[in-house]
Amino acid sequence: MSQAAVLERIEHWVALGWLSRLDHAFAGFLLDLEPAAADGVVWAGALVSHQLGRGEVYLDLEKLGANPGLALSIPGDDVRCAEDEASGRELALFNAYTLADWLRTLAQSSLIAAAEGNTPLVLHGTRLYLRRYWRYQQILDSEIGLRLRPARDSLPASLQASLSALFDSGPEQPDWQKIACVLALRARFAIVTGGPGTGKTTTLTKLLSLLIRLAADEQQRKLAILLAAPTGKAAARVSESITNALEHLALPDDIRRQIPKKAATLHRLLGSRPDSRRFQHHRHNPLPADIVIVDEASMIDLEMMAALLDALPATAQLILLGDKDQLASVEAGSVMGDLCRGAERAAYDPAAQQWLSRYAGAILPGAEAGSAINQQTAMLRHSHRFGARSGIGQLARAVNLGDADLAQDILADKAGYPDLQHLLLSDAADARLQQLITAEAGDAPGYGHYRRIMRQPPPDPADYDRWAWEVLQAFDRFRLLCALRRGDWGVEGLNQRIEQWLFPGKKSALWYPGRPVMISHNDYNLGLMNGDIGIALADAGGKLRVVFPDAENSGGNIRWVSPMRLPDAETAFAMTVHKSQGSEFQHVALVLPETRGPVLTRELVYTGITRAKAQFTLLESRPEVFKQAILNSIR
Ligand SMILES: Nc1ncnc2c1ncn2[C@@H]1O[C@H](COP(=O)(O)OP(=O)(O)OP(=O)(O)O)[C@@H](O)[C@H]1O
Repeated sequence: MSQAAVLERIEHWVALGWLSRLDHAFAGFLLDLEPAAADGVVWAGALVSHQLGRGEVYLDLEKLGANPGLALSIPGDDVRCAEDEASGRELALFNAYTLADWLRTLAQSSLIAAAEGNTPLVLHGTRLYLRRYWRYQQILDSEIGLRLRPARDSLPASLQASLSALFDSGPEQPDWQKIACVLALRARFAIVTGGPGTGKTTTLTKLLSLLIRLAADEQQRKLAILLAAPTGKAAARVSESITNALEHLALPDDIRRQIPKKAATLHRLLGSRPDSRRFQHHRHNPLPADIVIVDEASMIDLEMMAALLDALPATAQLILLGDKDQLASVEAGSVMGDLCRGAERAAYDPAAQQWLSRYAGAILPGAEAGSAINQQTAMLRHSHRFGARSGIGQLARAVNLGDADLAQDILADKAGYPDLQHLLLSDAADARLQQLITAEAGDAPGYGHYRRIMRQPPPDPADYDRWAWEVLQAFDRFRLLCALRRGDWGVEGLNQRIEQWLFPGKKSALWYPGRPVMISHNDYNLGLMNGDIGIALADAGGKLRVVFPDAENSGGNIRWVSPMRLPDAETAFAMTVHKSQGSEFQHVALVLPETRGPVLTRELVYTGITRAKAQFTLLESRPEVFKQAILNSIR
């Protein structure tokens, strides 16, 4: 094919909605660099770019050779290529390429190298990367790899006594929280994964007390410990959880004082710079830390994880906490999911088993040894928040197991689980939806609750900050989560309807008192981050402003920002499940679309359900969609 013909065919795929403009532009860029590039090279470039857009860090040539439609998720999960003749014919373009053909074609191009260099693409085995992402992966592999080596071969007797004091032999056997601590004392990298309420923060607090003691005993020094989370909301939550956990723990004052109570966002920790991808901290200006802890690690994409590892001093320990079963970040790279692969098997090798038996008293059933990362990973399995009678807990478990029938039975068992509700809606204007959204009181409040509080400003202007904080808190009691952005059952359609239900008199004004908004990109000048939520309120002088909780602050501090400075803010009654990660709400209503599609997955439903603390409502417009979503797993 001529150059023009390749680009034309790629253009056709863009017109079909299979590839993006960016993929096409990247193919054009490769041809500019190497005008004689083989068609396969140009296509491979466009497909690497396409995969990145889908959150995949590389193009897997083996999978591409075996089943292009599946490897590329083209034309989309709901119309499998075999079922669609035209799609099948287009994809047959790749029938000519076996894995060996791909590898041979790519190896001949000057645009592709196997390792160091400055080619735009890197071929590593059967994986084709954009160089930037290949570098991130290198940083990840080397920085984690060096921290996986055991840092010590024994623990002092005094520490063993502290371990026994922290973990009395309770009913949870084996005690995964103790196992997590003991593993993290062995090397400078550790992962603690677990569902909601399994005790990740409690475990972290105990672990920090042990690490602080160890440093005092072994090195007679204090540790510099930094605590972070991917978003402001998640940082505020972890700060709150640590403070709560500390209240339940008997610790000497000097140790308690050294445990950090405040988390920063990762951006702030690394020192983000306006208009730059680079951070102030990197390998030549590392973080001043002995230990860095990141909570809600499932939200970290590959680029951010590489930036964090690059900024970590070689001697520092990294501890990641999170729920491996949650949705990954929308950006490329499901780092936590990948690092935790096999974690449920507790696949410890003989050395790790011996360490665990010696210091955690844990004799684990023999499993075939897993990866080096598995040796430093502990999965907490018992939810202390959701007991056996919690519908939310049972439903989340069934969804996570992929047991769609059980999940449906749990939802249907209304008498058994008062914390669950299931509504099959007739259409987008169903009165039951309006009722749910506008509910003011009860166990399952809707947005009527915050609307009532926002309509009662205090008489004294000095109380306006407190009132604004209460409005923000009240708004956070309920959230409507969607799988999609577009359509009647997507964020955009629902936001419009909810505005009409809650504020029917607002006419067409964009800004009105009570409008909740979400920030859609990081604004370093305002100190607002992508995903931050504020509410428009009339201030004490009667002027409309938008009130935000202070970043990373859970203590009631707020600030007022002019709406003029927020031109891109989006209404936030309904938000995507992706955007809700790192937040929890008293009552969550999850609305599923009418048709299944690639975004509707088990991980999305699980993430939606586990945002609910006390009440969960599933809203469906067609009954099978929930079931199909559970059967559709990303992994
Ligand atoms: N071993 C335990 N025994 C009894 N209660 C526990 C234990 N571990 C944790 N809890 C309690 O369970 C609740 C949740 O614990 P924690 O906040 O540590 O969990 P988490 O996994 O961090 O939760 P989240 O889902 O909010 O991240 C807390 O009330 C805590 O006191």
